[in-house]
Amino acid sequence: MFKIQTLNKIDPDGLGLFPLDKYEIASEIPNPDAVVLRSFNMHEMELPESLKAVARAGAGVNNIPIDKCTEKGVVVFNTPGANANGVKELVIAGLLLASRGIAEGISWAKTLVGKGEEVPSLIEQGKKNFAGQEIKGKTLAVIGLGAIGVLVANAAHTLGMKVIGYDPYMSVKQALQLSNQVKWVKGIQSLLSQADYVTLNIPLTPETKGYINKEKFGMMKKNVRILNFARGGLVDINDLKEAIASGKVASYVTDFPNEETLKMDKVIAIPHLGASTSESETNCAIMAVNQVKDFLEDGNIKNSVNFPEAQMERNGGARIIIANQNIPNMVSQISSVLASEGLNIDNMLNKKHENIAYNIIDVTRPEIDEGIKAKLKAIEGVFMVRVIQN
Ligand SMILES: NC(=O)C1=CN([C@@H]2O[C@H](COP(=O)(O)OP(=O)(O)OC[C@H]3O[C@@H](n4cnc5c(N)ncnc54)[C@H](O)[C@@H]3O)[C@@H](O)[C@H]2O)C=CC1
Ligand SMILES: O=C(O)C(=O)COP(=O)(O)O
Repeated sequence: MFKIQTLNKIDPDGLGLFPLDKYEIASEIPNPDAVVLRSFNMHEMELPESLKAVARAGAGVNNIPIDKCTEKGVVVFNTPGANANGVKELVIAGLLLASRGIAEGISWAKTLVGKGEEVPSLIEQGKKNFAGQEIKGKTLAVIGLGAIGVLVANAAHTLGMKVIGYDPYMSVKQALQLSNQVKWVKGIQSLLSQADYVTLNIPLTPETKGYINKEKFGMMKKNVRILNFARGGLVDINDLKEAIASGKVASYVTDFPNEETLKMDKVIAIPHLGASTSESETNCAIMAVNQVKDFLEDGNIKNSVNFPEAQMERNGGARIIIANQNIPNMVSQISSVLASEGLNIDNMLNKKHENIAYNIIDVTRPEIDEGIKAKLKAIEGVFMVRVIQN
């Protein structure tokens, strides 16, 4: 039996893919083989020795201690693109919320409860306080042309906006999906200086923490409107406060409010709803569960953020999974151990990601004893060995 610990509520269409004759699933379970989660913060959590995989049903992995997982040979997965449409749709709503007095107007309209027949005329008198501008013809700067950024850029273009994008690391796949009407800008200064609206669609990492700060506000036009549906930590809140006070920023729409931003004028706070649609939740859960199953049952890796992609058809015999440091002479030491035990390699895959090498080795023997596993583990540089019997 594999044990799966869920740290958030995971969509049942996904969890239901774990067959109950092979998997036990619970929010509290001793010695889990894998953890499936959404935004739960794992940084303070002790990683159990039994843990082999962590699957983030979603995109952002800043809530997971990736380096600690890598050191322990724990494979971390996410579900690229699975919630991108859900976020794109909310970013488009964010563009409109930043442009018109919708949020403020709705709150004000509710205050008229009890005014009886006067309500319609009070509405007509009060609406002048909530007038706004249209997005058509305005310039939107998209920072991060990944799964979400590309969808936002293309959609904003069809709504009549001029769209410019910035992403020094854009993949070929994303580039092919980007409308040729979106202008790709090479420098951040040039991008920000043209923008009426800026949308952040990049991950939060140590490098991007406080990415939008005093210096970047200095590059922007007066009355810029900023959309942050990526992570709160990307914006320096003290610098934002100043930029709002000085009139530089006309509106800040965020899916990640905190105590400070909730108190600030011109801030529209949304309670992290970007991926909270039934479609996104289902897509993410299905993808996460399939990836975990494929890894636990066959050692295959797809969409890991710390291990290489590695997929190989089973041959019917036992499978040995080995993760080691990406240094010379590892494969020959591994094959020497197997040869010394009379094991013939039937098929083998060796893939690399940064300083990690990951091997899938199929042998013809259906079972492998613990002694061989121990010998493989004893090779210097090997940090994870698993044997998958039939
Ligand atoms: N509000 C919500 O519910 C959700 C928020 N997110 C957030 O949005 C982020 C992006 O999600 P996806 O588009 O799915 O991820 P993605 O990985 O497909 O795209 C991220 C893009 O950012 C680019 N990038 C990284 N650093 C950059 C930098 N310094 N400057 C410019 N570009 C940079 C990458 O090259 C990549 O193309 C996630 O990391 C997560 O934090 C994601 C899903 C839901
Ligand atoms: O996928 C992401 O990065 C998200 O922010 C979505 O988070 P959630 O799964 O809605 O808690």
